[in-house]
Amino acid sequence: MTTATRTVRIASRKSQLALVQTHWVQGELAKLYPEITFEVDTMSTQGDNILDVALAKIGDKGLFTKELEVSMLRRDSDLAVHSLKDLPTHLPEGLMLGAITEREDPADALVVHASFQQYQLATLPEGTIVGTSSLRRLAQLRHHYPHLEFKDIRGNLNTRLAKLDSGEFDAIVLAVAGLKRLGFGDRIHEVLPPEVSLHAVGQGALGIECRTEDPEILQLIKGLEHPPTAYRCLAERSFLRELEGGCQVPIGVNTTLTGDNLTLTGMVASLDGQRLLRDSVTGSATKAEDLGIQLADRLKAQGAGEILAEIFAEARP
Ligand SMILES: NCc1[nH]cc(CCC(=O)O)c1CC(=O)O
Repeated sequence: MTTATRTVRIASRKSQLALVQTHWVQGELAKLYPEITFEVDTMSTQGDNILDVALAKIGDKGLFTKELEVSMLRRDSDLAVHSLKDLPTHLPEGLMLGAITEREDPADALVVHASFQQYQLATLPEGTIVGTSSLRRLAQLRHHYPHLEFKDIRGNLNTRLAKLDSGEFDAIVLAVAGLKRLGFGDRIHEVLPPEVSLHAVGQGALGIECRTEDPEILQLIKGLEHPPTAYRCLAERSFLRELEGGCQVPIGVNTTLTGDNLTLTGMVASLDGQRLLRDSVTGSATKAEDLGIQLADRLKAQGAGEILAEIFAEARP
């Protein structure tokens, strides 16, 4: 008497953070569906291979997701786990965002060199060298702290922390979520409040992508969905989609959910931080995507379209 066990294959990037996240999803799925075997297939993406070019210069059209998507469309794998903020708002035909998991703290964090322990972001002296690879963080920090000096930093979390500790930077800004997931929570010197840094769309949450025509897999992964996180992230993603921005534009958000009341705050800034538009909308969580569109329309009416057009013109000569 043999029972053929069903095997479901999960596609993942190879980075340490991706593997921690994918193994968490694998473990949760295995708990929910003990009769199924969940296997992880790792692959490199374009974004993992291009390390010497500033992320902002190489665009964002699925840099960290494409290879995983091809694998699903070929049926080599059945689902893919992404940091939701790396998942474009437009997905390839035949694929969908099947589930959004419970969010870690979505805020940004300041991590400092040992010789800067006595400072907070607001007291860093003139000329302090701050590393960030994100235009969103750059524009907001320049806006609030124009006396600081900003330098691009690339590489995975370990590499970035090593560059900080070696003295190449005085401070760096990273996502709280990534630091905590990799066990570097004790390196967080200060969590940046939303007044200073609105986080990236989807930051801190995982997005699980699957084939549109695969209701069985969709139903499995829906078991990991965290509805409050999903409402918030759907509003954030709708805002970004309506602004036609990718992950490498100075667009930031914050969401709060109290009962059914969803508040979405968003901002669009110029790269020099001189112009920074910010507004909020509130409504029912069941209308999350409408809220994103409403907020995008409000910011467009204040000139967001012009700011973004300038940035795109600079990025694609
Ligand atoms: N841009 C890279 C990236 N993609 C996901 C995370 C971790 C945070 C998250 O899950 O949102 C990070 C690192 C960072 O922004 O510091």
